[in-house]
Amino acid sequence: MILTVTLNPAVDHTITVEGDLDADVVKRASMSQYDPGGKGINVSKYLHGLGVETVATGLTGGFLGSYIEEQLARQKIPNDFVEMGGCTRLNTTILSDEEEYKINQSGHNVKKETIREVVAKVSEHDPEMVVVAGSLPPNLGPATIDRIASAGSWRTVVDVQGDLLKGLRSEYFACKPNRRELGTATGMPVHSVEECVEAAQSLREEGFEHVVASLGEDGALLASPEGVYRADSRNVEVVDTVGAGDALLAGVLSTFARGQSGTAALRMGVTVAAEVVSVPGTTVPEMSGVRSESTDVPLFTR
Ligand SMILES: Nc1ncnc2c1ncn2[C@@H]1O[C@H](COP(=O)(O)OP(=O)(O)O)[C@@H](O)[C@H]1O
Ligand SMILES: O=P(O)(O)OC[C@H]1O[C@](O)(COP(=O)(O)O)[C@@H](O)[C@@H]1O
Repeated sequence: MILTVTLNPAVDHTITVEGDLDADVVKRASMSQYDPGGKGINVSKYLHGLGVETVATGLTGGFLGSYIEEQLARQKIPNDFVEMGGCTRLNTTILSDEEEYKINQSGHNVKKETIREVVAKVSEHDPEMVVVAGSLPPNLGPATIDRIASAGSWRTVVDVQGDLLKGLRSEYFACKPNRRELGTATGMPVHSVEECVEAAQSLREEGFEHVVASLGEDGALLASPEGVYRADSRNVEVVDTVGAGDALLAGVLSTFARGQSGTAALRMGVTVAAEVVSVPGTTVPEMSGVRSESTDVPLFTR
């Protein structure tokens, strides 16, 4: 079972407006949607959609925390959160004709005992793999993630901001930086795909067995013990890119969980990500065709 840990979840509010935003002009939304979100929660949503056993844990609180739990229960996604003692965040994405604006709230400080409860909760579920994903509450740092990673015999995967990635000291099965995070974590240039390959290789030397680097429209690459592979992104009509990285990671991990190769995992990752960028917000798209579609994705060996 893959357990996801979201220490700073969010309700994602996605708003669509006609035309572009102007200061001092009231815009009427043509679409508005609320999704339970935060990176680990999204990974659980997509894993569930792919038929992989998962449980979502982490911290929730207040009316937005209750909304997340209710929605996950409605979608039959197993979840078991710890009360955080504050209110869960609201993150807003505004889609205008030309632009995508994102405002993420920072979240609230949490107490030390609360983190102890999270570590105990992770152990209780006895997962094979733990995914720690998303930003942290403001008073927490990389040591909290190392603590979760080293509290049991599970393989740990991280999808966290570049500065946090740089501060991790434990051993990790995988990390999923996007291009900016790859640059921040390594201090290396990441303008060209070749530079991203170099940076991903250097992260492997820092204790990440697999580095899945997502490069937005340029697709993704996997640096692994077997080699380095790259896949282009799929050519689809993009509605918005909220949840794209989480979808890529879920696709990759669902394939590893089935004991398949890194190359199959990368192909599946870009296929699931393409489905998710084609629907608004972090809605879980219909995924029955993704396994067969993914076999067509061309791979480049670096
Ligand atoms: N414009 C796009 N068209 C098709 N696929 C995309 C597009 N943008 C992102 N993706 C897919 O989503 C994945 C994750 O996107 P990225 O923006 O790198 O992640 P994050 O959301 O973590 O910043 C990419 O590796 C790619 O497969
Ligand atoms: O914890 P952070 O870094 O603020 O990110 C949280 C946001 O990221 C998301 O998980 C989307 O992530 P990606 O677009 O990177 O896949 C949203 O659901 C959520 O609002």
